[in-house]
Order: sequence, then C-alpha cells, then structure tokens
Amino acid sequence: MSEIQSLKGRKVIIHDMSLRDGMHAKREQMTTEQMVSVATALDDAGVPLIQVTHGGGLGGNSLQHGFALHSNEEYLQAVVPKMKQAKVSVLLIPGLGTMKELQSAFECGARSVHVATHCTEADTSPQHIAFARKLGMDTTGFLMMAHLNDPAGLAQQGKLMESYGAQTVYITDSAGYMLPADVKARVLALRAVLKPETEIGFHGHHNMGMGIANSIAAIEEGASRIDASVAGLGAGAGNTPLEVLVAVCERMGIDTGCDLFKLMDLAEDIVVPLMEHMVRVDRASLTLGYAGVYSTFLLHAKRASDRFGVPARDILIELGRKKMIGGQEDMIVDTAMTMAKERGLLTDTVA
Ligand SMILES: C[C@H](O)CC(=O)C(=O)O
Ligand SMILES: [Mn+2]
Repeated sequence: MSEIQSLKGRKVIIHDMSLRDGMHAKREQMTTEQMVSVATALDDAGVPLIQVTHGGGLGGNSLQHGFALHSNEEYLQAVVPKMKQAKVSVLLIPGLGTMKELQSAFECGARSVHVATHCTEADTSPQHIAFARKLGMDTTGFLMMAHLNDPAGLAQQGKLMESYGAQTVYITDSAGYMLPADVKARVLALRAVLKPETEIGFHGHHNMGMGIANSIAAIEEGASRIDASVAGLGAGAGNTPLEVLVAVCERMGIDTGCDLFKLMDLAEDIVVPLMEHMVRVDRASLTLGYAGVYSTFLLHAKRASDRFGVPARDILIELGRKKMIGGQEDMIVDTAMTMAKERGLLTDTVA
C-alpha cells in the first residue's frame, strides 16, 4: 500500500495560529475587529481550534516583546462569544505568563492551552500544565526550537510534559529549520515513549518552504494535531499555510473537517489585505530557516539592521551561530551593535 493510501481516512485536528503567531507579523497591532473577522470566518470554515493572544502569549505585553493594541482579555472577550463550534486557545510560556493570567484567560472562555518551553526545559512547566488540567483545559506541552534537541532528548522532554499532565506533546519547529526526515525522527521518538492516548502535534514555520512537507511527514508518523495559519500569517516566513495544508490533506484523503473554499476566500479576501508586509520566504526569513534562528527574531533583526547598518542576514547568521533562543531578544541589539563596532560602523561614544 502506498503511503498516500495509508493516510486515507486519518483524522487530523487543525489548530489555527493566525491570531497568535500572526501577531508577531503584525507587530502585535491587530484590532479586535480584525481578530473577530478572521476568527468568525475560521469558525464558519470548520477550523476546530483557534489561538488568540499576543504573539508571546499570556504576559507577552512588555518592552521586550512589544505592546499589543489590546489586552489578551480584550481579544478573548471579543472573539469567544462569536464562536459557534471552534474552541479558543491561548499560549503560555511559564515565566512570561503566570497561572493567574491563565485563570483569567479561562474566565474569558479559553479552553485549550499550549504551555511552551524551550526544547530542553520542560521542567519549567509542571505547575502550569497541572493548573491548566485542573481548570479542565485541553493541555499541550509545546517544545520550542525542537531542532536544538535530538530525537531521544526531545522524547524525554515530551515524556516529562506528559508526566505533568499534558495530553498532547508538540514538536515546535520555531526556526523553520527542520526537513521532513528531522520531523519524522522526532515524531517516531516521541511515539515510542509516550502513552498511546497522548497525542503528538507539529507546529511548523515555512522559512525553508517546508511547512506543508514537514506537516505531512509528521502526520505520516502519527501526529494528529497540526498548527497552521491562514495565508501563513505568522513569524518569519509564516507558519504552515493553513488553506494549502487543507487542500493537500483533502487530496490525500486526510480528514480535517475544514471547508477548503471558505479558507481560500478567507486567505485572499481578509488575511492577505491585513498583512503589513508580505509574509513570504525572502532573503531574511530564509536565513532564519537556514541558520536555525527563532522566527520571532525576524523583525527585531530588521530593526537592528536599520539602526546599526549591519545587514539583517549577517545578524541572523550570527544569532544562529550563538544558538540564541526565545527570551534573548535583547541579545539581538547587543549582537548587531558588536558587529557594527567590529566593522567600524560605530564608535563607542555613538553606541
Ligand atoms: C512565542 C513563540 O512565537 C512560540 C511559537 O510559536 C514558536 O516557538 O514557534
Ligand atoms: Mn511559531
């Protein structure tokens, strides 16, 4: 039996990221009206899970991560009552977001949460995962920058999250660095150690143009939840483009329960017009994938490039070499400034 035939009838849960990861691409400047128009169209198209928060999740509003137009509560209160079938989810990075903020999101109607840690730091999440389960939320352990841990190491981190109560463990390709073989190896390693009832998810970034191929590779090895964004609206070159993924799944006989034509129209008529820049694979976003850099660093690196006169590509290559991870945004300015000094573009007094 060919692999395509073997996937026929498989059910996959699509989780939309346009209104959370997409916030990075919008510099957190999304209005509640824009959120509601995208979310209601997603709901109408049958997308079962929609993530709504600041790009950095609960607690994301800060100097380091930027201030959104509205609080997370305001976004949730605008979107949740309009949903007919979709559940609304949030992102929580322990240390940035707190349990109090999770409680507040729950009170605003959020019913699912990605609890996110760096791929070697699952042990920062037990309290947050346990609290999410206590609230009765659909709870995911979300292992970011997953290319920086090998399959066996990532599986151990996933096992820890499962032991804290996570019902799904995500391989999060934050840098859009992975190739299908990397994804397959990590899904297989997780599947080997997790309980059969624990689901595996994949969150891709399209920096190397691999969002669809990597998501299908994950499904082939048993992942049942896939994150994606309409028209790819997300950090870097964006997330796996949701409407494209749904079209490919439909051709392969994978059941997403989503209405493809409604999603195509949403992408074309609503999401693309609200983009501030074309979210696509370009020189800088391709460098993120090539060098293994956190996708959220893209706009920070471009700003540092404008400020210090060092090309964004050079800054990103250096950040990849230093293996900088989420939360180290201040190091982007530091790195750009150091490079500018080394290149004689800056004197000490100007810095
Ligand atoms: C806070 C990040 O944007 C989380 C995420 O979507 C990723 O690591 O990718
Ligand atoms: Mn992401």
